Amino acid sequence: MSKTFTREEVARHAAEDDLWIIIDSAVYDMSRFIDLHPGGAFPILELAGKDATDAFYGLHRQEVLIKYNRYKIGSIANEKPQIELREGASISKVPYAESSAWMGFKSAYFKESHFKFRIAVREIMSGLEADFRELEQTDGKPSDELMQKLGAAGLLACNVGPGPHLRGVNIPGGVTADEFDYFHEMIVHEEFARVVPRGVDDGVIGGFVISIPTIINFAKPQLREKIVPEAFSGKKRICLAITEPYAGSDVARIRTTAKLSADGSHYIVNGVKKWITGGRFADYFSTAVRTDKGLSMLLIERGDGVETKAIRTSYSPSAGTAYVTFENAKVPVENLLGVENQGFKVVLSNFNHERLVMLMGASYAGRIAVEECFKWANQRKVFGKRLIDQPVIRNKLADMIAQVESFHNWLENLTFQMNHMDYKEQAEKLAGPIALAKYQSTRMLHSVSDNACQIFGGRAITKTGMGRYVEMLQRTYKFSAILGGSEEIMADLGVRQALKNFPTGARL
Ligand code: HEM
Repeated sequence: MSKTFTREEVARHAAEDDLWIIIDSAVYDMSRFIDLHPGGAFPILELAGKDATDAFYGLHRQEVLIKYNRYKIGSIANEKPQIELREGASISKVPYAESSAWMGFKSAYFKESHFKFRIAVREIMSGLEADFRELEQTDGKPSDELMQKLGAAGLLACNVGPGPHLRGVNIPGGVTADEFDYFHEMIVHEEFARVVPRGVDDGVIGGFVISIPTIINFAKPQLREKIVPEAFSGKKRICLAITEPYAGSDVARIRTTAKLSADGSHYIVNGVKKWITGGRFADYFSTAVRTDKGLSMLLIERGDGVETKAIRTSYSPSAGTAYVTFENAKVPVENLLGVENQGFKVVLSNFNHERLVMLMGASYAGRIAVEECFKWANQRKVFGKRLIDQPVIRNKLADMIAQVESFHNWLENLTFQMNHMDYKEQAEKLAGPIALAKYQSTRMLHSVSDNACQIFGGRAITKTGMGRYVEMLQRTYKFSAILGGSEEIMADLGVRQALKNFPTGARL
């Protein structure tokens, strides 16, 4: 049993070389830590022998206490902690921190298997949180070990929607391939967003999610049977190489060429690609090229004639964003994806899913900001009151909650449509609404991030400590407003799609 002390006993340890403090009824001996304390000795000296709970929580996240638990020497007799130390995998009790089905509200969409699934995924992801965070600090290449852990847990395969590709996959929570639907996939992306910094997420799964469907749906069986298991197990990495320095979102202007060799056995590829997510780490590039009569897609393996260079972005080195050059790269004709000169079909085929994935991550990114701000506003005291006691802060929080909840409810509806439409109907009916939702997702994040920054003040631009999530969000959300179709193109596409069905006779 841990030792107990009275408050009077603690008060007697108030010297620099014998310094105890109380945080939420636990007693810490700071004597050896005071010179190491990142905040300096002064703030702790002021509280020597006293209760430092409010001061501590005004400046630190609770994970600091967990990390430095070794300085805890006991607790105050007959007192119980008032602050819940949240376990990594638990469901948050903070209002709006989870989607409504997890906050005790009725749901038309989520069933038992989704609840089991979330808990299982959250447990796996929480166990890897420290690895993901470390990646953000380094040059960002996810280790083979980390990728293979995700693969073994079934989490890579679960990132690309329901379908026959899930047969034989060990899906978390005992969910079967037949049960798995787009709401399970939503949960995966939410749980990634919860613990994986945005840039790291792109380096780990971003390139994979947008490229592996081109193999699943368009590779010849022999190629598919080799590449898909390698990618699902995390042994090999794959990315999508479409954008070029001069082409941007305008896929029709791609200049990378693929010329068939005289013996017809391979293509010779020449050209450059820019902003290729995960390209720096990739073994395979699902690549858009110009063939003699149009656009084609080729799977190109890293090797002679393929070079990648890091592009320094403001949002994160760990996204593996690359400039890729192909110089007389030899690609076997068997690596053609789909039909020659009909590559547009391959490129377009995954747009709805790719954008849906971005919406799922964005929705949850906004939700985490709500949780961070709610907690911070509750524990931070300024001008003698909590931040939350200021009407202006409550107003900002209200704006954030309303934006996140309304967006998420639209997303649940779209996800439901995905579950109940075949591919053809999805393509016909959902391209417009998903494009508009993508536009809205980053407008929502723009506003949520702006409010969160104002609530967190200077901490919103500090990479460590209290505001680290809000700092990461404001540094990264803009990326989602550009990638996968810029806001402007998405908004325009949404309205043009709607116009196609505009009744000719409609008048005011
Ligand atoms: C168990 C006791 C404590 C531990 C383990 C601890 C540890 C830490 C750590 C790790 C940081 C750096 C956090 C960051 O990255 O921003 C920090 C910062 C700081 N700490 Fe502590 N601390 C403790 C108690 C206290 C107390 C009682 C005070 C008194 C007010 C205090 C005042 C500060 C200040 C002023 C900073 C700088 C915060 C900032 O830059 O915003 N600490 N502390």
